Amino acid sequence: MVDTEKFKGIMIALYAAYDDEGNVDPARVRKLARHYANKGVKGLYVGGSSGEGMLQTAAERKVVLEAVMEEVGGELTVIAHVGAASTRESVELAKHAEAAGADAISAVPAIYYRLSPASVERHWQEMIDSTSLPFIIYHIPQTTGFHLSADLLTRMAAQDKVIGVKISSESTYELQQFKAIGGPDFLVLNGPDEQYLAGRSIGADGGIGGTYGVMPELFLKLESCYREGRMEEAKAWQFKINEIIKNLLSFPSLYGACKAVLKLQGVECGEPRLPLLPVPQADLGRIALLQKQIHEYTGEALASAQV
Ligand SMILES: CC(=O)N[C@H](C=O)[C@@H](O)[C@H](O)[C@H](O)CO
Ligand SMILES: CC(=O)C(=O)O
Repeated sequence: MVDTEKFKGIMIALYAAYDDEGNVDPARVRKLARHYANKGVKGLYVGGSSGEGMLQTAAERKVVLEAVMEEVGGELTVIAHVGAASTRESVELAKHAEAAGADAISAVPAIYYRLSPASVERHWQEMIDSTSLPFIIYHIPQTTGFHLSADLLTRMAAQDKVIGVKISSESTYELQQFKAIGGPDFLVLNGPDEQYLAGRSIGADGGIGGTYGVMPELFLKLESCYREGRMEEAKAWQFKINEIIKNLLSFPSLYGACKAVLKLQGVECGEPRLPLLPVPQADLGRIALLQKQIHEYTGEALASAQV
């Protein structure tokens, strides 16, 4: 049995870090990973949507994961997203993740092709069989077009190595059903950051999110309020978080906005890779205002933690 405790809590979906020419920059990756380790988060999800894994070559993805492991391996839980268009490349990345020392692998079902459940099952199975690492399914139907059925989840969850699912669909009912299928020891990790508290309340063990990275303190605060049963306070933090998310989503790309905010927080990780758009010059004033708001809320969260 895999000990799943280390996967429960706030897991940051790590942004890609590039140099000023747009090349993967291991020094910046390490700095970003360190930034989060110092904030006390549980772990990092590397090479997923936020990590732009699908926009990078396999060689680049390996460099990123190695940099993360060198910096925070053994200190934070590291989940390597190894999903790629072909099973062959996914397996190559899975084996690399094991050699690099990652705590688990994870993969989306499909990239580009509309796949049948049998196809996806085979795809995931090849990755699972290629290493001894635990596997976390990544269910994100709005980008992959693949809807994980109760039937397929039941078969997957029956395997010891399949320890959980990250669910990014917006249905909290589906989240609860996934938990019911997997059972109490099966991890369910919340995807939509806007409803972290709802996901948590209905059965999620924690979450992996793309906006946690610009406001980790707020998610840590929300999580601790939830754990301590202070639901009204937790709700108030979720609402503050949602003001920020709504604002982040008003820019040409979420990741461009997140990286521009992070830069103002002192962590440079370049612009996202096209076709993900950077923040236009004309919008930088709005980014500064957004960072000011995050800074204020973070200050409140930290102050109340000391009481
Ligand atoms: C669809 C999508 O990318 N979902 C992400 C992870 O699951 C979330 O972290 C969102 O980025 C976030 O909730 C903002 O909408
Ligand atoms: C958002 C998320 O979890 C990801 O970057 O894959």
